[in-house]
Amino acid sequence: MSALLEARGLVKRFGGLVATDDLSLDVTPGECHAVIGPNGAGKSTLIAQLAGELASDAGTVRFDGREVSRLGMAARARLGLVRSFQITAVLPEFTVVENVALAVQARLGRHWGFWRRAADQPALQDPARRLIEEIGLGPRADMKARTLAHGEQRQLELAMALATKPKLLLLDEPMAGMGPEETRRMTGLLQQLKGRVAMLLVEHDMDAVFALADRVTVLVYGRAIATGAPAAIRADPAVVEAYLGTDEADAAGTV
Ligand SMILES: Nc1ncnc2c1ncn2[C@@H]1O[C@H](COP(=O)(O)OP(=O)(O)OP(=O)(O)O)[C@@H](O)[C@H]1O
Repeated sequence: MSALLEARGLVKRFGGLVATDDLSLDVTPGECHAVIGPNGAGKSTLIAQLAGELASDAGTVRFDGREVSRLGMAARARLGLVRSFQITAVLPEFTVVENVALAVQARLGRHWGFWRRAADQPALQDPARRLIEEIGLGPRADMKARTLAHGEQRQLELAMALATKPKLLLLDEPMAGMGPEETRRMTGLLQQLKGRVAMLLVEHDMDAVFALADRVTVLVYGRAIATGAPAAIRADPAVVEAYLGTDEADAAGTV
């Protein structure tokens, strides 16, 4: 199957530090491709380069058959390459449904004056409410976003990203800061989305990664040391040495 996303030879330097180093990676349509690796391996930098948030020092990104390397974040999002999480797009004083309605509005490219009035339009509210139900926030639809628990805020961000009808969602640590129950709920939600939208998932929670990913790429010092099916990655001695085998060291705070 031809790739939806093709990153080739990506490099990002911060002064003398090479955060991503000749990094190449594909995501096929509908695939959940996880990127794992130790702290500082370059995972967030890669996401920012793919989203168009950080300009690359070298390399190209093709998305859905187009070269997008020189496009900014908004232009890539319009093509369906959308980043969720670690963004502060949620408006805390707006309700859940208003926030999602505004994301629907952004997709439709409509400008109906003030945001609040725009968010009241049925053409925006109806798809917003459907998405909120789907994402499991139905009972919270008319509550202000600031009153949501942490995990629910993350669900809202996911609903807002989905409102833009992405082809590929870039997910940077969706489970960060979540307790076990919230993590399970978010994993279940992402499982529901699998196949409908492709995902590039950066996540430290290995249970979530191995439950969700079709393929896993392992980054170490900005380089991809392995890409493969989850079972092959788990069994790869170089990966175990570089990352998966570091639980004890992690617990000791040495990584
Ligand atoms: N804006 C920046 N300026 C300077 N150095 C940066 C910047 N952003 C990232 N770095 C450095 O680049 C390297 C890669 O960082 P990055 O955040 O991409 O790693 P990561 O794999 O996402 O780590 P983590 O798992 O801890 O989130 C790190 O050494 C980091 O300190």
